[in-house]
Amino acid sequence: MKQVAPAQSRYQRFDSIDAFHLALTDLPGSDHAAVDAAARRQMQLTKPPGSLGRLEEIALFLAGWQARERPGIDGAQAVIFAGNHGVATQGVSAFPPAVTAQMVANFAAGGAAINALTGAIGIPLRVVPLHLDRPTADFTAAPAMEEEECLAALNAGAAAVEPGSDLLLLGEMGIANSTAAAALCLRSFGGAATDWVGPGTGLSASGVSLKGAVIERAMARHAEASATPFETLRRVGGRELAAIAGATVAARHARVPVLLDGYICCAAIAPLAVAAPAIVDHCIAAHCSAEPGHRLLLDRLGLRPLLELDMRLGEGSGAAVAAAVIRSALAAHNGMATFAEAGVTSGA
Ligand SMILES: Cc1cc2ncn([C@H]3O[C@H](COP(=O)(O)O)[C@@H](O)[C@H]3O)c2cc1C
Ligand SMILES: O=C(O)c1cccnc1
Repeated sequence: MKQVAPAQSRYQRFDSIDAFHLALTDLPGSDHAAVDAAARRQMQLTKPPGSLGRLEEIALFLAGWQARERPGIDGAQAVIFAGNHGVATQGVSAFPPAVTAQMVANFAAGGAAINALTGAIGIPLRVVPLHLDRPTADFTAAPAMEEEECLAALNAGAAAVEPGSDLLLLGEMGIANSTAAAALCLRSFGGAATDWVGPGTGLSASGVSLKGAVIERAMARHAEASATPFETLRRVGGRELAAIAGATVAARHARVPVLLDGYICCAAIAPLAVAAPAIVDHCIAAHCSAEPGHRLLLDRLGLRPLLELDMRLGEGSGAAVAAAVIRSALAAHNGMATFAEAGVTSGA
């Protein structure tokens, strides 16, 4: 078996906006030899070929990104980025912005869903709060972030990627960020505001209509601006969303596979995917959330979700549940006997 040293990435930090965009034009691929070796192994395991369905695909996917025939997730990491949003003042969330910091305290105390779910599968959790005392600007009136702030958020994401990690679970916390997510999707993929807005933490139907009007105003405010990935994240995103984007790009260059959580997490990479559709190649969509725009977003990203459990929480919760499925996929791939080992007759 090939031993891989942790891949040090020259994109562990983006020195400039141009460096970030350059990183998107220069995306490495996975290791085909390792995928082929894993595929040959799958064919020899004591089961009809293909009978473990997507579990087999997962094993091959991880073999490619980890560059080894028998991949593992004993070195997985989960990271939640947290940020606050000026657009919350528009009344677009069922909860007040103070909840973001309160939940960060809850993560630290071990009391949130993500603590229970990562605890259940033994994946360490790190929480990265990004200036919670300084919400972004209300993007219906101004860009959410200054250029330096957005670059710093991208870099906070990139810095959280441990190069030796064998799977990165991404999650977010930020009251009103389902509005920023919808704005990112609308600006990235177009369509109608109503395609992308939903209840988030539990808005009523009239609250969802208001949210749609808010993101339409944001589109009008930023209509003349350039539509690069950086500008979209800066204008209608938020710090935790830019951090997820930065982490996803840095992970790619370190060849760390990424497990994306729900609608909000996936929306953070929408602006990247418009410029560089191959950005999703090292990503698995953990689940399809109940937030209505998620199915359309996954379709636009070209990702097929692993699970569909009507979850609509965020925090990386869907990623943590999906990691348990990935663990099962690898248990079968690495632990089963071959036909020769077990003395079982293989098929024609
Ligand atoms: C107690 C609580 C825990 C959460 N954990 C994640 N979210 C989720 O809800 C927020 C997005 O929804 P909206 O845009 O409607 O504010 C994000 O913080 C997301 O992670 C939570 C929300 C609440 C209230
Ligand atoms: O799917 C998500 O990411 C989501 C949905 C609702 C609220 N928070 C997160």
